[in-house]
Amino acid sequence: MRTAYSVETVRAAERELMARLPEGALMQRAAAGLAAACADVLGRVYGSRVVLLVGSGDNGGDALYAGARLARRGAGVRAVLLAPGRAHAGGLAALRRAGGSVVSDAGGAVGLVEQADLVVDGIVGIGGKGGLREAAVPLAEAARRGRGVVVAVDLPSGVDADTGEARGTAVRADVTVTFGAYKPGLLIDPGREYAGVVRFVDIGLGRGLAGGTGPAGSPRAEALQHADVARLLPVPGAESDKYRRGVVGIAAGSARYPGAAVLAVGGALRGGAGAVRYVGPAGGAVLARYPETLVSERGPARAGRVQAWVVGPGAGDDAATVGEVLAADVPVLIDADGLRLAEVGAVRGRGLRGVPTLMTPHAGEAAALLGVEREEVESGRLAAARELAARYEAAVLLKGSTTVVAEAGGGGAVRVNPTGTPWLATAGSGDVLSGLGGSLLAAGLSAVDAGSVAAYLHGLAGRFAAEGAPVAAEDVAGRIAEAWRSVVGAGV
Ligand SMILES: NC(=O)C1=CN([C@@H]2O[C@H](COP(=O)(O)OP(=O)(O)OC[C@H]3O[C@@H](n4cnc5c(N)ncnc54)[C@H](O)[C@@H]3O)[C@@H](O)[C@H]2O)[C@@H](O)CC1
Ligand SMILES: Nc1ncnc2c1ncn2[C@@H]1O[C@H](COP(=O)(O)OP(=O)(O)O)[C@@H](O)[C@H]1O
Ligand SMILES: [K+]
Repeated sequence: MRTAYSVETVRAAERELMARLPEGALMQRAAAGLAAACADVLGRVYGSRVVLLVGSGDNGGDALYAGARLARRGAGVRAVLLAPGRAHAGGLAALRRAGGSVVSDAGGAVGLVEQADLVVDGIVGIGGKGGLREAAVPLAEAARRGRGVVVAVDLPSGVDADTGEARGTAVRADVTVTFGAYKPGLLIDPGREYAGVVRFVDIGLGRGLAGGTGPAGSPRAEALQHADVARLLPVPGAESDKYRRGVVGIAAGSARYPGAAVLAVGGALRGGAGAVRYVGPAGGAVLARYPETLVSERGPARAGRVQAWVVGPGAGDDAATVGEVLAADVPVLIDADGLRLAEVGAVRGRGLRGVPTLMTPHAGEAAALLGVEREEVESGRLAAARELAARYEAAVLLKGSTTVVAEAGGGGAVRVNPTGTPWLATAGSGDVLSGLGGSLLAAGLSAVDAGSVAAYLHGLAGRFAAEGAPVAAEDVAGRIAEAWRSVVGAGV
């Protein structure tokens, strides 16, 4: 599991550690890790041209000390000071001693940045507020157009460490070298995209973070990795039969949108449940594509036992079916039209009785439920998911460029999905995801685990299906088994 901590928590852990170490020791650890990463991306340090973008804080200090290390190894290092009177004094002296030079006219440094082999972004780190200041914007743009590699110190300047928001221009890094702990902004778009490849440097904060108490001390965000997903995937044992593996009910589709039912069933069949039961008006279309489906003509309440329901994809205005499903005492995944038709009280009541519900809106649906503009959800995905999870007392999976999953009530760490591709933004791929998630719920995963594992597999399947070209939702469903195999690491 990759865990990310808030700025407040990281600062507290740093304070605790600094109190026990000689002055400056922590920055030296950071600078050593940063210089090593820079040397790796340069390949050959001797004779290379390195430009440091240096702000007024400790982030700039890290860059200066790392620059000094590179200069001692023969690089030509020039530091562009964005706030000349306030740059880190010790770092500046170290750079000069090592033979590096200083450029105080930031405005005149654009050409230097464009020509550098390596640009080190030490403008701001976790102390950054708002977007990049005006003076830094032309330099960030030059770094982006330039020929060199861009390495961001701790996080790309201009990205909000806690949310991943980028107001205005932000530095676009090829590599980000982050210290002590991941920050949520490195896992969530757009920050994740600005960060490039993230390299973690351990500066010894572990104890401070683990020892933290209360919400400030616990991780704010976490991202599953292959091994975590492999542990969560349901695997049938010798004693299993189709009912013990779990039956998932799909109440989806309408005369107008039969395809949503087919796609949701397609996702569900690949998700680990032993059987898929379908109720709704698209039974013919479902059977034509998936003859293994158990199709019922009756409503959800009389269709036979299931261990979880999926309701909503392509459901049109069928509020009665949504109400019937929500009355069931098994886990329910609510998607698409179902989100609009589900009464807050009915969903909350389930949560308060301890019956899991997982809601899977995209940003537009989440905005409608919250009564805000879509942009507000897009720019604050963590907060929006938490808010919905609190209002509905249900787990919430918010789809989009970074899919996030908040637990019922909205507390705890939000799961951030690390897989996926923008090619998944294709009609019907959300229906596949809902079927897959429902199947995992029926197989016994908790709402948060089912949602985050479904998003993980769906994202991988999307990448396998796309390989750089457009995909249809059916293609994504067809590659789920391959995604599953790649996670468990065996071809069996
Ligand atoms: N505290 C520690 O123990 C360690 C901190 N480290 C580094 O220190 C960084 C944090 O340092 P600071 O607390 O000094 O903060 P930063 O260096 O991130 O930024 C603070 C400075 O930037 C200015 N600033 C704020 N927003 C700005 C903006 N939008 N544009 C331009 N300037 C802006 C502020 O006026 C302030 O002077 C971390 O990100 C990390 O790189 C590392 O050396 C590891 C150890
Ligand atoms: N820019 C993007 N990058 C990655 N994944 C995306 C992006 N946009 C959408 N997706 C994913 O594509 C799927 C689309 O689902 P949804 O919006 O419900 O569409 P539909 O209702 O047509 O099925 C979701 O899994 C979502 O996370
Ligand atoms: K930075």
